[in-house]
Amino acid sequence: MLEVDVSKSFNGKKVIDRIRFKAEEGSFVCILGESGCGKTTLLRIIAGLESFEGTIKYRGREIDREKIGFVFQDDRLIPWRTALENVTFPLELRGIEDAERALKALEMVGLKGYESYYPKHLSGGMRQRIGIARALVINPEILLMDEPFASLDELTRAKMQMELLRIWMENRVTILFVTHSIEEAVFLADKVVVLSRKPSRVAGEVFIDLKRPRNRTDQRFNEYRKELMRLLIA
Ligand SMILES: Nc1ncnc2c1ncn2[C@@H]1O[C@H](COP(=O)(O)OP(=O)(O)OP(=O)(O)O)[C@@H](O)[C@H]1O
Repeated sequence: MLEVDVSKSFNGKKVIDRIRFKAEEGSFVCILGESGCGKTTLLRIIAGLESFEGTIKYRGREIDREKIGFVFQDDRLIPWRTALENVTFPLELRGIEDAERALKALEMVGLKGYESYYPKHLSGGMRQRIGIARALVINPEILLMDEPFASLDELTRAKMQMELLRIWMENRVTILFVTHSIEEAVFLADKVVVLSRKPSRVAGEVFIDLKRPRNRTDQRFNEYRKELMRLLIA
């Protein structure tokens, strides 16, 4: 279990006013909130990139930041490194030389054959796949994803959502996925944690009890959509 209970101020101004939630191991949790409510800050806190007040526990103990993968909104790939070299980068930082592992990660995200391509020669969706491979190559226990598909066109986005579910089912890593899209949250999540406006706290939690793959035109899908909308604008 991942247990989060954090607060955060910037220059004396409260941005996060005690966000508290739990994520079951291996579950897919979406963090839903409007723009500027502190979603990125929350992920940065969990990743150990930001100071905070409170506690974050994984399996009852302080979380090991080495076991966390991060996928950014903009892909943040290193332009002068090939796809493969981008994925080996976090291994190099840990003193591990294992191109085979990086190749496997690229294969898992469907990029076999693109190892030697540079980011500028790949589409937005492919670059995000590299970002996911780079996060997964360290075998993280927790994968933090900050609106990773926000800049993709609708069709690519839908495809990437399906791909991500496949990857998650194969790896069973715990995912915290930040989004401001209600539809994305209902499509992906086991549980949606809805954040209030700034200073943000948890406005509510909704478990999505729908079989996957989910049908966006299904009546129950729509009911979840309405429920989340109600919580968001409350
Ligand atoms: N380093 C910083 N210094 C001061 N204020 C900051 C800093 N980082 C974030 N903030 C403020 O904290 C608030 C939350 O920002 P954050 O980026 O976490 O929101 P968000 O929900 O991720 O937004 P978006 O959906 O637009 O990405 C914003 O008002 C932002 O201006």
